[in-house]
Amino acid sequence: MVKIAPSLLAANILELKSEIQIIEDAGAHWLHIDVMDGHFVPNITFGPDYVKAINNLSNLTLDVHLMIENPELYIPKFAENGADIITVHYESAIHLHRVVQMIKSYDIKAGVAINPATNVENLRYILNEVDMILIMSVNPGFGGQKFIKEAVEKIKHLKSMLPSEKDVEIQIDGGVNGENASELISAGATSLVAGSYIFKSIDKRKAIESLMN
Ligand SMILES: O=C(CO)[C@H](O)[C@H](O)COP(=O)(O)O
Ligand SMILES: [Co+2]
Repeated sequence: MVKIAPSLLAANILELKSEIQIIEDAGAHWLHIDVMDGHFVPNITFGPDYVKAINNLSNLTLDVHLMIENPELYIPKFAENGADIITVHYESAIHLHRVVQMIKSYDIKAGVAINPATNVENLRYILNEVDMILIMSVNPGFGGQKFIKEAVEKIKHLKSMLPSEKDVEIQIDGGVNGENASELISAGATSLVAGSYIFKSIDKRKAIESLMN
């Protein structure tokens, strides 16, 4: 079953509690939290305290997408504050293997994300260690951007590389909507992140359902 992960980046920050309640009632599986530091990406968003507050509010899986430099400095705090999955960028972790081991040492799931121009082949020697690969289908930093269609080929390529004996989630993030969801799932995506498509919809429940179907 595909996991729908609404990105809180697009939620109304002043109505966060009711926004989360609505998507939880609508059957969303994970909450995607985009952490940006103003260095790795040209935007600044949430920190560990935000994750702690959301953790007190919801029982959904907290899927934390770190778009930050030196992720090893902040992983402990995000893990202690309730992250269930921490994803770091291939492009920001110099010692990626060590960083993945660090995430797993907190007994939570570890993901690795790649930017649109990064080749999935670069992930070959980390696949045995990770629980999830996140394929970015926009340049990281902002919600509401247009889907980059080459991501579909990248999902297929990644799927062909996955070890058969290990379950690795393939997550797609950026510009996901009711029109491209089925193609993404057919290609092999097992988790869809969607921000604007869900939170800017008049009927958020319907938007979530259209992603699942
Ligand atoms: O990681 C992200 C941006 O860097 C967001 O998760 C992503 O952009 C989701 O927003 P939208 O669905 O509006 O594209
Ligand atoms: Co994201």
